[in-house]
Amino acid sequence: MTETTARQRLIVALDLPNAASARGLVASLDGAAGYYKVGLELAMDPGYFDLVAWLREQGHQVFCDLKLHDIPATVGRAVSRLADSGANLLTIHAGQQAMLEAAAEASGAELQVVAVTALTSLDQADLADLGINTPVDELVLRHARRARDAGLDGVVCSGHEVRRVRAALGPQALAVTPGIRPATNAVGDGDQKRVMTPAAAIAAGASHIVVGRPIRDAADPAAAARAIVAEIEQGLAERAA
Ligand SMILES: O=c1ccn([C@@H]2O[C@H](COP(=O)(O)O)[C@@H](O)[C@H]2O)c(=O)[nH]1
Repeated sequence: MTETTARQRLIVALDLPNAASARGLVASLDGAAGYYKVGLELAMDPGYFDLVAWLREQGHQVFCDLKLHDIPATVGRAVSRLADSGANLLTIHAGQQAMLEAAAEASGAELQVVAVTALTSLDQADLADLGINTPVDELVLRHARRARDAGLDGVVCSGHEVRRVRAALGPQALAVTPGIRPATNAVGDGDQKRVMTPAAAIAAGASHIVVGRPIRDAADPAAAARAIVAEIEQGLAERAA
């Protein structure tokens, strides 16, 4: 099996208003990253699927963070269409089991699908507000097991739950971890509640980390991305020790 490098474990969130600015950020990163997330904001641009194709042509991997959530038949059909786009990874919400199974069945051989367990913008008080009184780490673990049982490729969770998720799902599962703040900027940006540094999340077992604003808003995005890759290397070394 080929080893996933530190650079391949960094997914840069292209949270920008249109495909043209997304291409600009990719160019400014100058090869410092090779895996890009195109999410809901970019999906409002008519050039979304051209952007996915362009990123693939450039040799990058593409994560369509569309967080699908609907009845099983609708999600299954949407996943099937998305699988034709060339994207590597897609999110769905950890909705009903039949929906997770429909997504797994429709994904085909190339597209991997992961379930969002509990958004990293939620803390226990937010969950209580939604009528959910299960401790957040137990909720995440429950959804991780449901995703595994449905045949999905893994989950999205925060760094705080990733060790337990990894233990439950085994070494091959994807554990994609947003809410990442570099060691020099480890506080949340208001909306992120369950945050962690790149090194700590990787050491705990994240397969990939997702980083948006700390790179997008940096004075030198390429230098910020390279510093995060160095933190990932540090996390991998801690994991191996
Ligand atoms: O639980 C989740 C799921 C997805 N995201 C997405 O990740 C990035 C994080 O961006 P930052 O600027 O690094 O906070 C963003 O695109 C979210 O939509 C998440 O944060 N949490």
